[in-house]
Amino acid sequence: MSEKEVLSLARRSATMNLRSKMEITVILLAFVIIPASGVIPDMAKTTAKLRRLAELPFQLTKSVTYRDKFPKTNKFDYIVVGSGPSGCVIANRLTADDSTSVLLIEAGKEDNMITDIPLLNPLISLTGWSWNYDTVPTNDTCLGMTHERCPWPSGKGPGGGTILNAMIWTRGNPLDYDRWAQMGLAGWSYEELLPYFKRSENTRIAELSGSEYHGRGGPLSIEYPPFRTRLSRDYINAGKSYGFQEVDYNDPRSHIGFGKIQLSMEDGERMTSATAFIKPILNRPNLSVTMDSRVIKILIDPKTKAAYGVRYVRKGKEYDVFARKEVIVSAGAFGSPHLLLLSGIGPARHLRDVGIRPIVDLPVGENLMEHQGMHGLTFTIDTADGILLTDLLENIVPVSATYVGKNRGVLTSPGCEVISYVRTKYANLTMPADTVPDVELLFISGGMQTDDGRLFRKSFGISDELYDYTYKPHEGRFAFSIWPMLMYPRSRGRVRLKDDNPLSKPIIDHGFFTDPQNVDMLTLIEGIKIAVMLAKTPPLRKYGADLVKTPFPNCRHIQFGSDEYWECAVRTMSTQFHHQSGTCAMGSVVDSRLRVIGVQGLRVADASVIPTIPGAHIQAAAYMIGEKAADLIREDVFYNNIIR
Ligand SMILES: Cc1cc2nc3c(=O)[nH]c(=O)nc-3n(C[C@H](O)[C@H](O)[C@H](O)COP(=O)(O)OP(=O)(O)OC[C@H]3O[C@@H](n4cnc5c(N)ncnc54)[C@H](O)[C@@H]3O)c2cc1C
Repeated sequence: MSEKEVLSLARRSATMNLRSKMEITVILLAFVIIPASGVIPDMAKTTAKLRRLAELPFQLTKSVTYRDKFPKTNKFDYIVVGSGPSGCVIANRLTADDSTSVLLIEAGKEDNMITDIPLLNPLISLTGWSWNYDTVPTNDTCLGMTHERCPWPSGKGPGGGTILNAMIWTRGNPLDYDRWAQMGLAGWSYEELLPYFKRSENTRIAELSGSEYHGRGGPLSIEYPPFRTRLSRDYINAGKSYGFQEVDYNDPRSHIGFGKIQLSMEDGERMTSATAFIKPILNRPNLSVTMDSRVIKILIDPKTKAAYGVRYVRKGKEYDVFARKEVIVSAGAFGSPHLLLLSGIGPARHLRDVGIRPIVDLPVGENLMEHQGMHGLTFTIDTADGILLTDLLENIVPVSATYVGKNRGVLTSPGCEVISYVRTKYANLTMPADTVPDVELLFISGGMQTDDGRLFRKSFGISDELYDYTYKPHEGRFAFSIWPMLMYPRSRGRVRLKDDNPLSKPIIDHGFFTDPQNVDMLTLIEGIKIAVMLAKTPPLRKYGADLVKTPFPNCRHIQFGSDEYWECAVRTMSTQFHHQSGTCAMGSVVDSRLRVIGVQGLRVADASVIPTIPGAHIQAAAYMIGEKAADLIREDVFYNNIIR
């Protein structure tokens, strides 16, 4: 961006209010200075100093502050740990009764207007708003990642994962939840859960206004993004040329097909669970909130096995706070098992191994589930379509002005524009009903190299060797990507403690492609082949769509495009969709009312309680779990009062 353009923007901003001017300043910093200087942290090398520098622009503006909500007492009816979708919903619903007091504790720091810009989602996941986990090396997966470790971002701050996620709003198939009910989990069938899904939603999509499958009037806005490339329309047309319909994939009658992306956003800006559920109720005197506060232990009486509070650390100081009724752990599928294990709830042998006295022996941390995928399918095109970083930077002034002034334009895009659901030849092995897809294909209006290797590659942890060999030669070209996602993985991983230090990161063993029948790998390869076929249809061929055929360096000895090559590609660029779930599963760690088995006064409510992963991006389920948990808690209070 030239000096002249910066001055022109500054002149124009003189007529705007202070908030808008600050936004523009920060956008310039975020888009021009940080990317141009290459300061964005590299997962492996970044020092704390560099990370602080990269986050500096983000500190400049604050849209909400929770400072005034800091607890003035140390006793509450309920303590909720974690402000992800589930935790925020619970805190909101419980404090609707003004006689009920709740303390919401969150380890991350406050968000701001920059975290709300949809297109910046890969950047946010490289900052301190993510826990920045990674996986243990396995020798046969994540081979193209730095140190053969797949990065695993996880949200940290008001909104949890919704502070940095791609906002994709999908629910999955009714059978996903009916399976839960068939496992004996009373109250968890699709029919029983649909009202909870709808309760959170305020669907603002005109063409869905008549649908009984979408909620209206809830706190969370669901929209189509205002910006879409013409490529996305032709991707839907590519699907049609194979006989797929354009569908509303959240309508269970039309799950298979191609649909425009539905997002948790309001008027082109990210809407986090905290924006939707906590910000509007900050004036409730019965709600206390503490940010930047990390819970390190659940306080449990070892004799009665009753939870009575938690210990948290804030700015180096420890605080004990007490729950008159319950502690509710909503710290996410990594945070919740981590905290339970630290508190003596988990596999007894593992706890003893790390020096923790077991209180209850439960399979906490087992059953880690994730939708595996492969993000390497980049298709270059001959036309100026899609999102190219250099193009964006050249137009930063109008782009920023359109976002700031009108909430429109490319910054309102999360990058993903269409979701498509297909059924491979292996689907019968997993989901016999022919109405259920087994692979999701995400259409992305950019390629691995369209940001010149500045963001995507870093957020996916791709090694310099792989990027430089395969993608760098294609820099400067417009492109799109299709990302296949395995919807019903059979493989399972686990989360364990590294040691008894509550501040150590947990050990994450992803377990990808460990299912003995190899169905996960076979299915994903079929998904890749379908994606490649779609790009050859006339609607996409007219852009000159051409799959990047430079092989991954470690796969170059294999014939490109063969099944063997795709297996090598999957093992090299083993990517996931950050849908970690199942680590405190219903039926084994918690009961169907989300109470931790064998402990009184303690529930877990978040994505960790999911027993089998739905064929959906997980946030909608996490909101639903929050809604359901709030009802279960209130019902149990009511019931206990009656029998007393
Ligand atoms: C990069 C990324 C992209 C994603 N994209 C999508 C998408 O497009 N669509 C979709 O549906 N899903 C997406 N997801 C997943 C989705 O955001 C999560 O499934 C969802 O947020 C899970 O909600 P949760 O309530 O279980 O927990 P989380 O959202 O993980 O929230 C847990 C909260 O607890 C806090 N916490 C943890 N430990 C402690 C502790 N000891 N003390 C205090 N606080 C603690 C964390 O900081 C966090 O704020 C994405 C996730 C990521 C990371």
